[in-house]
Amino acid sequence: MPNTVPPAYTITPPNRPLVGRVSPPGSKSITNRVLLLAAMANGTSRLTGALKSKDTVLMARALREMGVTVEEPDATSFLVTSSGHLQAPSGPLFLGNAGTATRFLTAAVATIEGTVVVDGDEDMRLRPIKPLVDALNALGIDASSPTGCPPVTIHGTGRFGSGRVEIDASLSSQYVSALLMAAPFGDGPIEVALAGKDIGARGYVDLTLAAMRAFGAEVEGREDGSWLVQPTGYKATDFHIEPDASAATYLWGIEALTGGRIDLGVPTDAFTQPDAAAQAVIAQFPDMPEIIDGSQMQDAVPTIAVLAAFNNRPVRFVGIANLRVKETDRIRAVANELNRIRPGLAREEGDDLVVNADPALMHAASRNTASRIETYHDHRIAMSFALAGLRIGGVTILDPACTGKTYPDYWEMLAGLGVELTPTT
Ligand SMILES: O=C(O)C1=C[C@@H](OP(=O)(O)O)[C@@H](O)[C@H](O)C1
Ligand SMILES: C=C(OP(=O)(O)O)C(=O)O
Repeated sequence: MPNTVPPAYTITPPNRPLVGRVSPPGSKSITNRVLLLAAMANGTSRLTGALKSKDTVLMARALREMGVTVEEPDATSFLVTSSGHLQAPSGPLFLGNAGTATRFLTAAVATIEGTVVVDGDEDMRLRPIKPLVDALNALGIDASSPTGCPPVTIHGTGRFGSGRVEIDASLSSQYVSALLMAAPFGDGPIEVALAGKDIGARGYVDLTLAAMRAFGAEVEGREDGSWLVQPTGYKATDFHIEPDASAATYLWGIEALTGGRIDLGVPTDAFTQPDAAAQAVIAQFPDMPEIIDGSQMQDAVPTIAVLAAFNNRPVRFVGIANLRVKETDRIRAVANELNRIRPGLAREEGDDLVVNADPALMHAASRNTASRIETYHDHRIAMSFALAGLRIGGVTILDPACTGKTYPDYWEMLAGLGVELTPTT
């Protein structure tokens, strides 16, 4: 393996079951939640099992820019020391294409007395944030995003408002998590309610509640589906972060496609993240169901969609409209790239993705047609299409470095299992 990631990797199908022990990296979702909560707690919090990747490095850097001390005693720990209040940074916060960091901080910086600009890269600047800005406005906070996407300018007064606020979370559950995590800084109790019923994967809100409670917040889910948060602030604490369930889906995919066995070092039922539900679907490969509802395991959909290309029957993915506003339009990206592997393999139907299974692809290792997979700056497109290369000859993944968003060691992991990766241009 070269030290720097090349412009592309061509994958040689291993033609044998892949077996080994692989610990997935720490959860991105939980790492970015507890980094923020520790930064809003007075004292020192030790976070272990953490993910160190582009998304969490951007979060940690933004917190440092707001006066928080974030030390890194080892490769999987953060030591966060804070006064309990974020301070105004001297310039805009740049958060790349980290949805969690961008959304969570947009609400959190409203607790600062001063002006903060929350911004991201060109892809993040296409990802909607208006529903969150509208909810902040409803709490009396002066926030604006002229395009409805980042950058967002927040003129904080140090007060987070109080009372009931409704939020449209149909595009992203992260808006709800963002409001909830800032709400302990309210002038009084804050009730967060959904405008409408739709919310992406609800399990991410449960992750938020669990993390908030660990840092001393009082938050209760109410019968009408809203959440009530008391104005307690946070208390510093030590927190162990579980492995990333979305990262685990690639390992389950490797097992399914190669008939192998990978010891993740953690039982599936120990995960609290929504994507762990993908394991039960992947376990049915090559007889995965004809209709798969991806709404509660959204980040696992690209993984399962690539597996579906090898399934014994076609698969329609429903409940995935949100995938159009992730790092890229994942419905389009997956359809495009499956069709690059074999024309007619997938199609979009409205916001559904239909994958026309072709079990013969399980025997395409000696194929020498080149499939150069575009990855659209999207780690999950790169990681899921690499799975196709385990069975099909000629698969080349462009811009493999994009996995650094959540899984910097992805290619080392594959090589460690014995997969031959040839650096190409
Ligand atoms: O809260 C979280 O940690 C996440 C929520 C999901 O996003 P949306 O809520 O935008 O669907 C998920 O896709 C993302 O990777 C992480
Ligand atoms: C959608 C994702 O990330 P985020 O929204 O946190 O940028 C993801 O990791 O698949």
